[in-house]
Amino acid sequence: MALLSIPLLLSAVIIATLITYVRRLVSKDASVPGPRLNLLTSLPLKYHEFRGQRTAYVHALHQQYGSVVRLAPNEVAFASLPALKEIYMSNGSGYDKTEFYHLFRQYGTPTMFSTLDKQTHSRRRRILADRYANSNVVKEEALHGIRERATRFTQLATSAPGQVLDTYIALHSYAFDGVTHHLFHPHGSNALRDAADEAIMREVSFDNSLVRRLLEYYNRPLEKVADALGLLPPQRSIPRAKQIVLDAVDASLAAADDNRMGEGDLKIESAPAANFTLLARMQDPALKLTRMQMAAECMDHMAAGIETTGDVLCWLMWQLSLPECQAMQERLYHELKDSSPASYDSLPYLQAVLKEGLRMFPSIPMSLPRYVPAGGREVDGTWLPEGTIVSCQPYTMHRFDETVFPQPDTFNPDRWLGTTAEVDAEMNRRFFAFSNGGRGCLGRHLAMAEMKLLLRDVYSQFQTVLAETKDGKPPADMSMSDQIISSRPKDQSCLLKFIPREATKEVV
Ligand code: HEM
Repeated sequence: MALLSIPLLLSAVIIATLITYVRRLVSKDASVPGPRLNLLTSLPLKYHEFRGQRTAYVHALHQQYGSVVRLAPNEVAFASLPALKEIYMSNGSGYDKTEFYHLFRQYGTPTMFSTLDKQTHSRRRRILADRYANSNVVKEEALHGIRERATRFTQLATSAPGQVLDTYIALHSYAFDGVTHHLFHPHGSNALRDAADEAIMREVSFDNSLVRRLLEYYNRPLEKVADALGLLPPQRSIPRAKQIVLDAVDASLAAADDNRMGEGDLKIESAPAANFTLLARMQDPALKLTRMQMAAECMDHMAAGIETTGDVLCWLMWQLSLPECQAMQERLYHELKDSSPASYDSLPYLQAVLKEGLRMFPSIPMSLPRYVPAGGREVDGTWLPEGTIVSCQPYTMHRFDETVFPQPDTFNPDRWLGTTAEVDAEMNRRFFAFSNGGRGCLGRHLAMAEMKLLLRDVYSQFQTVLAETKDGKPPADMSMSDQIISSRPKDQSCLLKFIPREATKEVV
């Protein structure tokens, strides 16, 4: 009986699979361009994701098939302006996020970033947005902390042996210190000077859980089996990072209670978070946020602020350090050397260099997945049923239309200068490094301020070049290694030599 039922079962599975395939082949959206196999299975996409090469795979498909391409039976990618507007900006914040974002819950608690539906998300965003408005970011107390950290970075470069600095590490420490300053000063980190705080940054940045987390998303039971068989790298474990956030929240909550009872003292460890910080905003009793909600939100923004800012700066400084970009450094130096720290936001060449860095090396280069809403939608002329996962990826948006971005793989800050207003507008509309619409990057003003202040301090005082290695090999592999949503330089190391400007005449 049992033997009879096995062939029966197998036949039933085969027939059901065939029916599914035939349905897909005759479905209304079957004509979306792309490899035929992708209409039947998501395996090719997953293969590239698990190897950390999703961005490059999707980009290659766009180059082969055009601005709309089938990634999987239920997933389609776009590389056009009308699609970007529809998916991310229609009705303010575009289509809803997919369950992929549940991977970003912190302490098991949902955050603004990991919230899927628009209503819940926009309530939280309305509360937090003013802390990231440019008017708050440029407040003296807020900016002072960032400037101080930029100075620490250049001091580190000056004191490094042979003035060769692992810029990847130092920039991630800078980003960590900068973002925690904005989240909960005076309880922010000091990773540029303190090895214990640097270890926290390393815990977050050297995470190696891509495969495990992808399995968790796609197939929880399989993850459990693979785990039991010892086939997976260790769980993502960031205990010290979690602790620094909880400590800050607890210290600030306790200080607020003491103040209410008239028992406040002036010690830093028991001071409330400064007014300009995110934590101070969340502590408003009217908002009724719990301790864990505050911690989860801070943890999320901390993670968002370390990798992104650190990686963009690292790629950009690497690029500028190449021999062919030395003339750009020279131009930057001449713009910066006589500028005041206050003018960091109004320097045209600095702006162009940074924008070009973000165009070529967006630290979140890959698809930002969203669901087609109920009833289905036509996206840039392609009709898709509800529940289809759609996306654009910054890496491709910044390269695909070569009439707007000629020679897209060439680093050329000048493309942002001296063009016509029309070309400028076309480039800006496609600029997607911070995403767009109501779910776009909340921290972009903070990130821009951090990056400009750092670049200003470095390139007004130093020339940077690639550090020489003993065997004459390139000092680091800077190719993209995709993680869950961000990408990082493969080697997670970037050795640059910092030559003080007064010494450059002898060295160059
Ligand atoms: C170069 C630096 C940065 C880049 C390229 C960047 C990029 C992005 C992108 C592309 C998104 C949208 C992601 C998606 O929809 O899946 C995003 C969202 C977000 N970013 Fe950034 N980011 C940067 C720095 C920061 C910093 C410094 C912070 C804050 C401390 C921050 C906080 C956030 C938050 C809270 C969201 C979620 C917004 C929401 O869901 O409404 N980011 N960022």
